[in-house]
Amino acid sequence: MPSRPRTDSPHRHEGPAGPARLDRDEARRVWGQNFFRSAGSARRFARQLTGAESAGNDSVTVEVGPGAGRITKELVRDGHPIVAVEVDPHWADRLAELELPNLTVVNDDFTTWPLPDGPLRFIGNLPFGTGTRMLRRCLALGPDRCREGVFLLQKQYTRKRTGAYGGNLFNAQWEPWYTFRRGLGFPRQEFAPVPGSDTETLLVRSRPRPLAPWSRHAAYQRFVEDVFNTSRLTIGEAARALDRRAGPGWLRGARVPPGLRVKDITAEQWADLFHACTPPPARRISPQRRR
Ligand SMILES: C[S@@+](CC[C@H](N)C(=O)[O-])C[C@H]1O[C@@H](n2cnc3c(N)ncnc32)[C@H](O)[C@@H]1O
Repeated sequence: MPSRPRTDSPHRHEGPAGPARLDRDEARRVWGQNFFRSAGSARRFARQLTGAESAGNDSVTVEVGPGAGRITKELVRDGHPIVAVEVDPHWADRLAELELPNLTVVNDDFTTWPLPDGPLRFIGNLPFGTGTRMLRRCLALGPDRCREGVFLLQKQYTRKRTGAYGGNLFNAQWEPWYTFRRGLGFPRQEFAPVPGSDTETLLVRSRPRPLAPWSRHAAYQRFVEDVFNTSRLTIGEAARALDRRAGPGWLRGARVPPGLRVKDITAEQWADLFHACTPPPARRISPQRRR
């Protein structure tokens, strides 16, 4: 990782979603540019990222959408290498010109930019429009690579991700590998221009002991989706809808009461249901051992 700051433009995309130059008003709208007004608030936000030691010393920190660099300036203070990925060439250039130590500025779209190898920590005041897509991209790396995420998002969205309205498909699909907690909130007046809603930090951590193997995450997520897609209130009804004969059997195997509402199933119960419903593929016995 070069220590000199630079603007790196490995890709140029067509259209407004890529790092084309837009006029300032359009850029603010298209790329959700609501910047922290004060260094103090940016500092409080940045300090929610834990020390490198708990995320693994070998991890690289990626800042998503640094804009004018208020958060970036706080992050470079701990001397850890930072890669800041900014879609807007105007702000990527301005940030590179500051020549901050240990900073690499990349002018690219975070949703398609090829991520560095190895374990990563993510931080960003995410644009409202594409924040969910960015979050998914980080989670999809798996818990060995995505060690931590500190994301500023719309307050309602963070509340949803942290269980304020009960369980939901998104959380059930990711919670075997990650925990989601609420961090600091920042009212809309803390940003310029003022956005339409208040914000709150979503703190994501990879679980040191996942509830299911990451190698089976696709099957796990399909299973959870199938249950939600039945649109039944309780797991017992959902199980019967999915498989009339096997349903009650796997509920008993997972020791989950049939009357439990799907939205009240805990991360641990989802994992037990999955393991009871879809046991790992049987190990092949070689012809020699069969004899
Ligand atoms: C809410 S602003 C935050 C700016 C700055 N970090 C702050 O807090 O003051 C979101 C930033 O993400 C950038 N951005 C939007 N879409 C992006 C994308 N797809 N890839 C990388 N950066 C993006 C915007 O240009 C903007 O700088």
